[in-house]
Amino acid sequence: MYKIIGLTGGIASGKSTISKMIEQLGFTVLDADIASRKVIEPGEEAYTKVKEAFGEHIFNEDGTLNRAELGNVIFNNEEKRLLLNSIMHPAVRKWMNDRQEEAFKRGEKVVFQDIPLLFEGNMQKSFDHTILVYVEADVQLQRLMERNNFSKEEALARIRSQMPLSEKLALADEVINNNGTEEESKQQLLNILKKLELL
Ligand SMILES: CC(C)(COP(=O)(O)OP(=O)(O)OC[C@H]1O[C@@H](n2cnc3c(N)ncnc32)[C@H](O)[C@@H]1O)[C@@H](O)C(=O)NCCC(=O)NCCS
Ligand SMILES: Nc1ncnc2c1ncn2[C@@H]1O[C@H](COP(=O)(O)OP(=O)(O)OP(=O)(O)O)[C@@H](O)[C@H]1O
Repeated sequence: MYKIIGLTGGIASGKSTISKMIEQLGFTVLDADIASRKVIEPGEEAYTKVKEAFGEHIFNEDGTLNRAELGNVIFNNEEKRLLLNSIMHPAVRKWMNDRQEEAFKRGEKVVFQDIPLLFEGNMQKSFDHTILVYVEADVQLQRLMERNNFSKEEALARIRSQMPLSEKLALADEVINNNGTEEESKQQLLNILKKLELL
């Protein structure tokens, strides 16, 4: 039987950190943030649609997407964020599902999908299990400001565009509390994978 595991969290909660650990154990992890970069390369369908919807100013001179500029627009304007989501998310889902098919055809039995907005998109039914990478709100804010060099306002605008992690706790099948060290989180991950009989 094939298994699909959803890995989720919030911005800067530690999904990529946990994803790397999962990959080191030999599993395939498909990353929705990588997908969202692929589907907006020049020539792709979403590229044309985003250009029509948002205009030339969110693109660099070489034609690539100016991610900081588009981020400034959508994290401060809910209507525009939902418009971008409506263009991007179907393309991201297709990219992820195509890669998942390839993995299963290669003979893999388990695929992880790292999707920040899994619960916002009410996608939990598409997964055999969901794992939430959780951190306290103050840790999330601190790590996001440090990693991206954001002001408090910039970081909060991004955090507030997502469902609070405290609400995601009630929706997840399994939780990794990533407030502590990476080693502590790794131990929790191993326990979950053993419980799910994936190790
Ligand atoms: C706005 C964009 C250009 C900003 O790019 P940037 O390189 O600064 O950020 P990156 O893509 O690495 O995303 C970082 C994090 O921001 C959060 N985030 C991104 N998009 C959204 C969104 N639409 N709503 C809420 N949070 C979001 C996620 O937690 C994500 O992990 C980019 O995030 C984007 O294209 N977003 C729309 C697609 C999307 O929803 N992606 C999220 C996963 S499907
Ligand atoms: N247990 C930990 N202890 C200290 N720092 C951590 C820990 N886990 C992650 N970090 C740091 O916190 C930041 C956010 O982690 P990471 O990039 O893995 O989050 P993410 O959920 O993938 O973020 P995003 O969705 O925004 O890309 C990074 O700078 C990472 O190095």
